[in-house]
Amino acid sequence: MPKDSNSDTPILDETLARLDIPDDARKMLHAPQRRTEVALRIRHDDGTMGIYPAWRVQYSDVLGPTKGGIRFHPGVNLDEVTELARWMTVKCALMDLPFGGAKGGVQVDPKKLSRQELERLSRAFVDGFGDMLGPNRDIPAPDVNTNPRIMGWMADEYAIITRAHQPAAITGKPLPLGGSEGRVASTGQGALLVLQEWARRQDRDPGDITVAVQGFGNAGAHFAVQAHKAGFKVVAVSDSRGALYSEDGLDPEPLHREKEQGKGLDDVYSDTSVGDNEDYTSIDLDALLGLEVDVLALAALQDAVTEDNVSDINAGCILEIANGPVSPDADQALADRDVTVLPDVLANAGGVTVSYYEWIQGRNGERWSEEDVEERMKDRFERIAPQVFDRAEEDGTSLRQAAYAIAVERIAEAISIRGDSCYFKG
Ligand SMILES: NC(=O)C1=CN([C@@H]2O[C@H](COP(=O)(O)OP(=O)(O)OC[C@H]3O[C@@H](n4cnc5c(N)ncnc54)[C@H](O)[C@@H]3O)[C@@H](O)[C@H]2O)C=CC1
Ligand SMILES: O=C(O)CCC(=O)C(=O)O
Repeated sequence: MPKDSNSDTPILDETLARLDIPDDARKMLHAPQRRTEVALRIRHDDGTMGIYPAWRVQYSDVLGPTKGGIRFHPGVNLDEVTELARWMTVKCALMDLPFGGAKGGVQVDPKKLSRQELERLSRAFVDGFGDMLGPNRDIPAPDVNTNPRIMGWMADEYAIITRAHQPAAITGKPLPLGGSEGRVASTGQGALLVLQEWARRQDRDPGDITVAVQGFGNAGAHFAVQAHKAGFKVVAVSDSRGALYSEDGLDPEPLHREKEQGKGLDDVYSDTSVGDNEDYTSIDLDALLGLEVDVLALAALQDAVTEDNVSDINAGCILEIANGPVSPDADQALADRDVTVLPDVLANAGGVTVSYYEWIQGRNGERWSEEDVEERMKDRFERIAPQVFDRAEEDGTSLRQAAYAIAVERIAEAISIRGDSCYFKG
């Protein structure tokens, strides 16, 4: 877990130094613009009061209104949210989206709350941070343990407190409340587009590429299903409770359906696990990380691979679907062993990209078809991903360094053009 938001930034420091970025931009990129904490109070079903610490960090609005998901997790804290908000800033800049970066977190184990308590908590988040939010200010979305249903409650609460229907205020909503086609699968879809670009440049056929997926949740399961459909050989998947392996490759679709079955109309989370299926060999969670595969897709949480277990990794390529799944030390160790890392700020940017499309639809009262969303997303990834690969080749750097270089240059240019308007005005 990130420890200190201002010192744990080796990749940012390295990029700023290597590119000789002007001092204003250097300072602004190290200083989160606004970090707000609110104690969310809700009434539990048994009449007791629950108080849950919550944060929203708006890291930088240089490129536009701030954008980023909200995480419900017992371990989340201000430093983690700050780090995640910084990564959103880099991600939105890299993807050429008109957004700055933000992130939110509530310290809670949501699976211990009833559906009604969860709804109260989701609405309390919007009540607590309402003054900072808005379609032109800061636009939340889902992250770990939050989903379309929760975004629906939040969007509804925002409409209540502002007395205006504002579908562009929150993205990742259910379709009937102004959500976008394609948003649920978008993070996995974007990761697949990045993997396909890597495979194309390696001149390798997907059928010859084995993939293991850690984290069979929203992002990871959609990635696994789509990667299988695109011809990649998915040999293993895991969630927090179990891991499944099949040397000949497995079909993630029935597993995904099985997981989703636990999600009845009134339930918010699935109760089933990939480990419940008996058709495949069950392996340890850690064993999945050490499999001899071509691609290890990390789609759970940050710091899945650290200096403690990096020597166990036997994959030739790591696809970072989660945010920060490889620690900086491990990143260096992997580079030393010529393991390619497809970095998070590119590989998981499909979610925020389709959130951007949802935001446009919400502002304009439009509804785009699934094909339209997919086409636009494909165009954007086919523009940005090659820029990252080419830049890495030109500069002789890692793909992460190349992605940061492109993003930081965009932000620095905007800071320099804005001049004194970058000074804080409240
Ligand atoms: N949902 C989205 O649109 C986006 C998500 N991300 C990132 O992707 C990652 C996953 O997010 P979601 O899929 O939304 O969350 P999720 O909560 O739907 O899925 C996370 C999955 O990881 C599993 N998991 C947790 N610890 C594990 C472990 N030690 N081993 C194996 N599996 C484990 C959980 O059981 C769950 O299935 C996070 O880092 C998130 O920030 C990034 C961009 C967008
Ligand atoms: O969809 C969004 O706006 C943000 C998604 C997110 O939190 C992320 O990319 O980490």
